[in-house]
Amino acid sequence: MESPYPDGNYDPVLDGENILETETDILKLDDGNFEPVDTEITFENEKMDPIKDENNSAIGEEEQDEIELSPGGVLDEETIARGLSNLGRSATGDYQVYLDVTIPGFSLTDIGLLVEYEHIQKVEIPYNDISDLSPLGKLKYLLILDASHNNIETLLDFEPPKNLQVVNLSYNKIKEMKDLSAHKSLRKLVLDIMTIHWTLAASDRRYKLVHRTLTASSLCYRVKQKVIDIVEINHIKEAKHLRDLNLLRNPIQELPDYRLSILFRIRRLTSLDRRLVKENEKVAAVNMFDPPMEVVAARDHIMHVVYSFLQPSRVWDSTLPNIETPYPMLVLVGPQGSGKKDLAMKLVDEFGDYFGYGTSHSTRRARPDEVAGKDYYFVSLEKFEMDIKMGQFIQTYQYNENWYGLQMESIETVAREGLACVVHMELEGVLTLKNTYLEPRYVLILPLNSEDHERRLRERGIYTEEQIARTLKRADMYVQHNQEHPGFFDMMICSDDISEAYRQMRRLVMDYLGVSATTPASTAAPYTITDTREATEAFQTPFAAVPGVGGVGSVGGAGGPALSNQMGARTWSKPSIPDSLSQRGTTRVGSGAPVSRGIVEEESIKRRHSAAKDVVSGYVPPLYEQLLTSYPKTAPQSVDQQVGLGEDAAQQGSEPRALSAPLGEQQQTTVTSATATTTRGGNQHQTPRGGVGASGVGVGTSGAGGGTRPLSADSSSSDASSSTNLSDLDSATELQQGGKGRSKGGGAGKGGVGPNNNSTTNNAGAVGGGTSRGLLPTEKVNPLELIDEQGYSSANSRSRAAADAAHPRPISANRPDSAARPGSDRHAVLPPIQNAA
Ligand SMILES: Nc1ncnc2c1ncn2[C@@H]1O[C@H](COP(=O)(O)OP(=O)(O)OP(=O)(O)O)[C@@H](O)[C@H]1O
Repeated sequence: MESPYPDGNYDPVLDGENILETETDILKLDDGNFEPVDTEITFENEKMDPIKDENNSAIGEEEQDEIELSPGGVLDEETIARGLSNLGRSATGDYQVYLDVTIPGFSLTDIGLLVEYEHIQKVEIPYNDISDLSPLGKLKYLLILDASHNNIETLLDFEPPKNLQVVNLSYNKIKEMKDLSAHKSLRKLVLDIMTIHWTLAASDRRYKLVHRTLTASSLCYRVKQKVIDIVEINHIKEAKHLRDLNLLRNPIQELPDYRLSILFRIRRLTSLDRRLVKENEKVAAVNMFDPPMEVVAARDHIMHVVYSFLQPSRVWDSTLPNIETPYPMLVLVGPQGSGKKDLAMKLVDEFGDYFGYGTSHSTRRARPDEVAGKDYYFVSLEKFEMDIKMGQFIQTYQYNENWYGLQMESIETVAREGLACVVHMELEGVLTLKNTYLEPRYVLILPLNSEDHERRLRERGIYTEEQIARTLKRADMYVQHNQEHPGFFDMMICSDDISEAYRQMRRLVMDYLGVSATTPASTAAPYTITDTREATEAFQTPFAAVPGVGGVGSVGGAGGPALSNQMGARTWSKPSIPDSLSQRGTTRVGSGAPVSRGIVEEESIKRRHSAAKDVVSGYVPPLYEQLLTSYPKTAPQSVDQQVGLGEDAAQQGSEPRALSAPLGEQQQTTVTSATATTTRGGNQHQTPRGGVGASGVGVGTSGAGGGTRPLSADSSSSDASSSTNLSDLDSATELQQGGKGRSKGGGAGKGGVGPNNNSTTNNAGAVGGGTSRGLLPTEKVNPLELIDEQGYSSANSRSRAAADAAHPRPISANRPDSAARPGSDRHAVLPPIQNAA
């Protein structure tokens, strides 16, 4: 290569673009403000002293010109001596040394001698024939290197000097990019090609890197050449100071989610493809490729809400919460093998009059000892997916390759019996559940000792090593989550002994129910249960002959202090039940002591009587009634409010709280135009169609109505009933396939009367707009589609539907009591069921 500086007088100014800037603090001596020190200058190496160097002083200028410098391309001392400049202190501060060396255009091939000048901080050796830079690895104080216009084939192929910050390797023969992570201080790498004569075949030229510095602290690349695969980005992602990356006109741009992929891999970028990187893009990138649990749960929730919108009207009235009392539900949370399932089963066995087991669905195979329909509803993946699309689930979660999910129907089945529901699940399931209107109590069940936990898992003999390791890791995750989210769980039971764990939970539940073996009104201890037998006896019921109707052993210990949970966030306090109510369900245990029945039991008894009468009279409910199950509005009070007829409650003397009733006046007004009324056995059943503003359920149902077909206000009950699952599935499918539903069904639908009309319209419209492709959990949702108002493309309205679902408007904006109970400020809270009386 012909050097423009044949005489060796390298002039960086002439070198235009290749000027290396010295904008580092470390190079302050270079800034012209250097003041000579008034001390004797000592040179570490005499050769470095141009005055004492006899060779130098002895040789006159003419003579010097005659000397052949660096013969054969091997760098010699004379050449180095001529190239030294910038007198300063060594990095250690001990010596005065020359800090820079500039040796351009000497056809150098061997720069080995440089190792002897270890204090050099800046090396400029452009326009030579150097292919080996390894000696530079010995220059531990090297800050700046210009080795442009040489024969270097491998990028930075030398031991990384710790502080090397700026490198110019333009006009070399570098073929490949490589991992630069070892060069930790590198902040500027110049790899200009410009008019360089690339001798490589085009196919070999995977990278031609051109550099333009945008900011002093950035290392940036402009890649001109073909970068096809995202993995190639891994080569550059380790560059610590990389801030600006330009991959414009690369085929990689065609990859799906290209921009987010890059931003996820190189999170330090401030600019990509000449566009500044925004914060929300970074968040979206993480949410797409490594979403936090909360995001996964939110998506899960969105999906189920959207699919439930597409289904015909269905009022889950047994689980509708009262204003102050959500449907009572207990969720046992914990890692696999913590015993939560056994605890749930045991609880249901013992307190069958209070609790029913909410059976989840699972795609895993049933084990020999498991009963289908009891342990799980074991279903195929196809069925599971179909149920998702039918809007049946309220949450789903994939664990160890299998899918698990809780259907609303499972909870409702228990609720219809007048029972509180017990379920167990992993943490992720809880995160989804927390997005719903249900407000269960969450009990964390944790193994105390990880060795015992591991042993238990192994003893089961059904888990692989990998699964065991994962479960143990997740146990730690539970601990961490508990620590980082105080109040997330209502209670924690930590034990390796299942009997002990059950004992603890039993005590907790008894308090929850307001029932105890004795009623220590004045004692400080919350319970006097000493052994389980004692408590069990207390629960024996005189109504054992009445199927499913349990008696309550003794009066709730209202005088005893409630058992506060370990997190201190909520208490399992006993309720105050009005006096009149307390009288209503009072009965007697064998001993003759007055006891009471809970409201839940009362309702359960009523329903059973009614059902029994129906059976006896041969009454078979019509199809629509089965579909639109609308039982008397029981909405059982939280169990912590149903019993506990202690002194406190008696003293209240207030009216019974609204329990179960047909819709009250206010609600009737709001649902009039969208309500089909059927009568059965003297009970008036309100079967709201197309959206019930008052109940809030209509938000979902009206979405379905709007999207699938118009349900006129005066739809007869039979008309409403003919809206079978299948026909609606067809409609829903249409919607999913292209949003025909909007025109067919009239967009916003007919429902949504009442205060939530707007939200109904929005939701319906969004859903009607079409979920252009399925929203199954296996699919990834690009979160950016959800924020189209931020200026990102949002081609399909699925995102809008999802966004609407993600941020549901309050069901009743004008409800004055929207913050009446915990959680109501976070979730849309359903209005109360009015008292029948
Ligand atoms: N609907 C659900 N959502 C989320 N997780 C669930 C759900 N149903 C069950 N799980 C949890 O999934 C995990 C795997 O369930 P599986 O029944 O296979 O567990 P297991 O091996 O029997 O262990 P365990 O005794 O802890 O239940 C369990 O921790 C279980 O609690």
